[in-house]
Formats: sequence, C-alpha cells, structure tokens
Amino acid sequence: MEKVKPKKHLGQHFLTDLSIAEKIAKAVTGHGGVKKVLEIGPGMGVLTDFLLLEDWDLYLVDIDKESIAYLHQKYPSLGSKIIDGDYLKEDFKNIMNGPYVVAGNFPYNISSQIFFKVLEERDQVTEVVCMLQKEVAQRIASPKGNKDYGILSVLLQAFYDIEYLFTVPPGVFNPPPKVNSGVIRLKRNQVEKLDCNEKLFFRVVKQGFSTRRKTLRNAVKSMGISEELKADTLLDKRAEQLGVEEFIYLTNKIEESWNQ
Ligand SMILES: C[S@@+](CC[C@H](N)C(=O)[O-])C[C@H]1O[C@@H](n2cnc3c(N)ncnc32)[C@H](O)[C@@H]1O
Repeated sequence: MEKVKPKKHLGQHFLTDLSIAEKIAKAVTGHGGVKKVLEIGPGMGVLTDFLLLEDWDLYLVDIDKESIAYLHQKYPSLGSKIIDGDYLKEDFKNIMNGPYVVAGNFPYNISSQIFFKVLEERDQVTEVVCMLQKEVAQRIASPKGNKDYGILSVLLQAFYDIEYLFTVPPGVFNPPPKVNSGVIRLKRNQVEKLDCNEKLFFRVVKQGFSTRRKTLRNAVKSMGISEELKADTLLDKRAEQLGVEEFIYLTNKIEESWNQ
C-alpha cells in the first residue's frame, strides 16, 4: 500500500516509534466497563494496530480521504466503523450510541476544540487517552495556582480525573513537529451534575480567565454582579487561583446576586 503523504494543514505528523504507539494503546483502560473506543485521527493506523490487539469495539474517524482509503484497505473488516469525517462535526452521540472511550494522537491544531466537544459529550465519554502538544497536555493536567492552569483545566477537571503520563520527543514522528508532545489520560469522575447552574459555570470560568492578570472582580464585573458580591474577598483572587469548587461557589454567588 502506498503511504499517505503528510498534510500540514491537517496536523499530520505520523508516529514512527511503535513502542510509543503500544504504550499509548495500553494506557486505555475502558474506564466504566466500556468496550467501545473511538480513535480520532488514525492516519495510517500505527496506534490502531495496537488498539486492535486488545478486545475493544473500535471505531475510527479521520478527515483525510487519503487516510480513509488507506484504512479501508488495511482493515477491511472494520467496514462502516471507519468514519470518513470531521470529528468536530459528526454526531458521535448517535454514532457511538452509548458510553465510549476516546483515544488518539490528536491533530494538535484542533486539540482544544476536541476537548470542548468531549465536554459537550461528557455523559458518554468515560475516558480519553491522547497525545497532544506537551504544553497543552500539561495545562489540562495542571493544578490551580500553576501558571499553565486555564479554562480547559478547570472545565475538564470538573468532570474528569486527569493524569499526565509521559513526554514524547519530536524525532519519533514523520515529519517531526516543532514541539514536544505529551500523553494524558482523563477518566470521568463520579460527578453527574455540578452543584450549580452548569451553563453559567462554563461562562464564569471563561469570563474569569478573560483578563488573566487582573482580579476576578475585574474579570466578572461585566456580568452585572451585586455590590454585596463585589465586596466578597474571593474576588480579590485571580482565576488561576481558583479550583473547581471555588468556581462553583462563585457561579452560585453570581446567580444569587442576579436573583436579589
Ligand atoms: C497527528 S496525526 C496522527 C496520525 C496517526 N494516528 C499517527 O499516530 O501516526 C493526526 C490525524 O488526525 C487527522 N485529523 C485532522 N483533523 C481531523 C478532524 N477534524 N477529524 C478527524 N481527524 C482529523 C489527520 O488526518 C491525521 O491523520
């Protein structure tokens, strides 16, 4: 089979080190007793080969027609489980029809968008095992107070337990990316629903980090909060100093202040 030519605009950096592919595949645990695994961006299947050695019910999605043709030739038995499409646009709630795990060596240019979609489907996605740009992986796993801590850290940590697993150097890809890569695992926690208005929680977190260097008082003042809440000492802090629980507290306070 003729190899797929790497396309930069699709974030195609093909992993060439089989031992790393094996390590990533073995990090998938099927959290929550789940058997269905969706691999995002299988490319030429280096990770797929190792996922197929395990007993997963495997689905693949890739946006690249050349990769899709390659995958159909390589894995004829997967048939319609090879999905020719854009992960960000396809309706996986219906395609997967139940809980599933997401795995992949993500296209780095859209990894944040992939996580926002995972958050939308958090009731179905029980686990994510993925490789992405090291800085983004570290940010997602970072605890509060750390300079890397940001919007995705709070939102993902609200619903997932996150582990940074290992770092991968550029030299094991063709072509090599300019950055180091990191592999992380997220496992859905026990929280079914946050103890606050979840839609507002997402807004408050985004708004909180909108003026990173300023206090939260400054960041959330445009949300129309009461004088009483403006005086709350929590608002002396900056967003990166707040954990999930404190953001929940703040969300409830903002909602209360609107209802006063
Ligand atoms: C970093 S490469 C990984 C390829 C392969 N898994 C490997 O490890 O060698 C990213 C893959 O994601 C695919 N991709 C890019 N954007 C995508 C999207 N929106 N939806 C699905 N796949 C996408 C690319 O075509 C490419 O195959």
